[in-house]
Amino acid sequence: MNLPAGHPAIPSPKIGVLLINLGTPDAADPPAVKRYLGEFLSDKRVVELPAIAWQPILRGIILTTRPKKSAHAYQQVWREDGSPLAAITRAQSKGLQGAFGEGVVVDWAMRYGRPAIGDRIQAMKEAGVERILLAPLYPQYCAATTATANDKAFAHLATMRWQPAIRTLPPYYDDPLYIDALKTSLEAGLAALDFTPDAILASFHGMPQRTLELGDPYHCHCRKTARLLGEAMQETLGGRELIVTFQSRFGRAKWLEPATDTVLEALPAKGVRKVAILAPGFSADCLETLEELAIRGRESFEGAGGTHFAYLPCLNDSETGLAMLRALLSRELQGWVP
Ligand SMILES: C=CC1=C(C)c2cc3[nH]c(cc4nc(cc5[nH]c(cc1n2)c(C)c5CCC(=O)O)C(CCC(=O)O)=C4C)c(C)c3C=C
Ligand SMILES: [Fe+2]
Ligand SMILES: [Fe+2]
Repeated sequence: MNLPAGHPAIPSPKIGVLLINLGTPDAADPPAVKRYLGEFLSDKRVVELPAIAWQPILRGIILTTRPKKSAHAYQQVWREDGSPLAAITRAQSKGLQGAFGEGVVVDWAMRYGRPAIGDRIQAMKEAGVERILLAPLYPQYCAATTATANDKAFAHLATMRWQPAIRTLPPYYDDPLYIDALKTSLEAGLAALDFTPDAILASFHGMPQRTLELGDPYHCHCRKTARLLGEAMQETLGGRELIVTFQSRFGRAKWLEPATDTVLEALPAKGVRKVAILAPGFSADCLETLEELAIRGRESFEGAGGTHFAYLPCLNDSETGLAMLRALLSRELQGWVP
């Protein structure tokens, strides 16, 4: 194309898929964790309290005490290539590169910390991307996760003169593609164990009970995922229950129950001494699964008399996980991609 002198370059139009997850510190040390928690816990979608009441508590108490404790927890799970959440999301993005045909670029971003959503949208635009599928990788919708990721993307779009067109990945908590992937992964995980669990726990990240009362569908989405997975796994379960629990309680308010740690501590007394636990609400392993479940969960269970404990990994960038993402995302790209 011949452009008049001084006209900005016009690259050939491309499509972008932006995988988004929650965010994680840049390093497993207290200053990096403090920066991350400061951004995360200042999000009004996450802590729904008036800033005038919350910010003094956050700055005066939480950010002076929690970073040291959390940094220690991050150190237990940190990998050579960084935070597990970031490393796995990066691997998912790499694993999907080229999966949707020529002209479709795949990238990843974090809601808090780096790579920032706005920066990645801007980079896509500069590379000639005119249509973006935003993919917050949360199977169950929650305003504190899905909505805030999309909000952040739209806040960046608000600064752009020439915006790309946007689609967002809907929650997929009841999608047969997701339930099948969980089933395949759970069956393989169970088959590889050297014991037969008496019970299987599905632990979802919790949220305040009040959020449910205000109309957030997250709790119902978690329950439905577990019901569908239980139905799909009927044969393997053979009468054993798939127990649903909620983890990672934060703050003093009442959170969704039953709490994962309370259940793990109570099971041995009920005759359940062998458990396997999975975290179907996390698309990538992270602090909350690798430290809270696989390390501290095991300690709680064994401390209460449990004899066998297994944590089964998330879908991550496994073949099963990537095949599911490829299928879910291809569906959302219909009409954009031939
Ligand atoms: C998967 C869904 C998630 C929901 C729902 C969720 C809600 C939620 N979380 C907090 C507070 C914290 N969460 C933290 C870590 C964390 N949370 C999720 C996912 C969900 N959170 C992930 C994937 C992670 C791991 C990040 C990582 O770096 O690996 C933390 C930070 C860690 C710590 O200091 O313990 C806090 C704090 C609230 C208040 C909330 C509900 C509204
Ligand atoms: Fe969280
Ligand atoms: Fe519900």
